[in-house]
Amino acid sequence: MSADTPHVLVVDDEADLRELLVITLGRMKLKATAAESLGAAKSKLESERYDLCLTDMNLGDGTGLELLQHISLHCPEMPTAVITAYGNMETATEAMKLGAYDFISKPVALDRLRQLIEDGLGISNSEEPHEEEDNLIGNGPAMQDLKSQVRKLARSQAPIYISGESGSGKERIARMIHALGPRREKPFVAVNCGAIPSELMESEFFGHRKGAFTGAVEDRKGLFREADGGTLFLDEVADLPLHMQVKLLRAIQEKSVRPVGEAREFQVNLRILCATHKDLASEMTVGRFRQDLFYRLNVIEAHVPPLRERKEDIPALVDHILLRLSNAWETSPPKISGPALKALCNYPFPGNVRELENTLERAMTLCDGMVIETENLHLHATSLATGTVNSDADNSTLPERDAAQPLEEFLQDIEREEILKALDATHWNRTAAAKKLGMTFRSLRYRLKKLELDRDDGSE
Ligand SMILES: Nc1ncnc2c1ncn2[C@@H]1O[C@H](COP(=O)(O)OP(=O)(O)OP(=O)(O)O)[C@@H](O)[C@H]1O
Repeated sequence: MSADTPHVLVVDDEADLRELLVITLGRMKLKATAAESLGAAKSKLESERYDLCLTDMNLGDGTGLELLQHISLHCPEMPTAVITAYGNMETATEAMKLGAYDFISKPVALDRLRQLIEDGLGISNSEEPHEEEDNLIGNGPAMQDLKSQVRKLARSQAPIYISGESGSGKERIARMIHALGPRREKPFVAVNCGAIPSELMESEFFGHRKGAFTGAVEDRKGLFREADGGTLFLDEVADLPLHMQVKLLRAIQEKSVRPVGEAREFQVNLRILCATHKDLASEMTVGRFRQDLFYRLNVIEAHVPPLRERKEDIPALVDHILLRLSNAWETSPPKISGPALKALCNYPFPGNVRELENTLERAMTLCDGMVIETENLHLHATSLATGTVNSDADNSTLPERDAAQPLEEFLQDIEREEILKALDATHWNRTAAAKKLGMTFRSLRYRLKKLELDRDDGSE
């Protein structure tokens, strides 16, 4: 073995399993050293540098969790995976919170073990910024913290729940976690759970066989299998209906899916990231989100702060967006006047970075081509048009809820009214209305159906 052969530390108090692990690692042409207890592992870590550690939970004189704590203090750059008792998700979750990049349950399946080791050794441990991060604009303290968290999360296989307001950059963060991690060469598949009609969900997620139902004219793989080996990003996960939450939980637990109309199950190996602008914990409290799925998805939370809490990033974002737009329009980027930039920095941006993008796109159309002035920004009008009104002053415009009316119904009334306003303003052009509401066409169509507003007049 050469000097750069990766060196793996195996920690287990069971001699048989220890031996099996050492043999498997040797077959993978890796150097393996075994320790039979927590104390032995600590002293080995003191005297030698390892590229990876694989530890059992029971170590005789301590636990794998204690070893993880020790590692996070003394050698945080070493990827560590844990071996857990079959079905013990609680320990696996705890271990990932303490920094384990992944877990494997007993009885140890050798294929899965090899994959786990390969994933671990493929992890880049550098704390150095990566060029992918150039895609995440902003260098203020909040963004720097987030980037450093993302670098750490990228190494782990733990499911991550990305919270943050609409348009704040949750999907961008999910893409970065994928791009910096060991699965970066494999697909990143993003799905907006709120935009899929309920009756098509199962086949969208798990696929179907040709002829499984009317309209199933050919086999379909489904999103889980499309993302196999890579990452599946479930956006607006709070919008999943309860029956689908059960199926999703099962697929995640079993790591396998069964397409509609198919007798076989297919194994899948993917990392799940999810996001929603809603408060997932309170969705769970009111019974709209399953507790077991919540704990399965929300092993670690990454929060994207709203733009108004990181105003220092606005100038860099403005330059970046203007450059991107002018490249797309094949023009040279306009300048922005001092007062206009100041107005942007003082504006609360209820629609976050997406609203900033829309504001600048409109301003570029309205300005003289050379300089964007404050009046080209239409800041107040933008805030009204997005419908995402969060500032205290604006809250007073909300209608009062009748104490007897359920919250859900009340919110639907508001949703209905906003959608109708946008449809009226666009003469029922649903593409334009969706744009005005900051949602996709599919999402609007889905909501129209839900609110029974769809006029089947054949338009579009
Ligand atoms: N830090 C950033 N640097 C550059 N562009 C950004 C950044 N954050 C967000 N954006 C851009 O802003 C827009 C909205 O971001 P994104 O779709 O990631 O938000 P989101 O929080 O997932 O939104 P939603 O809740 O509506 O799904 C995208 O066009 C994205 O490219």
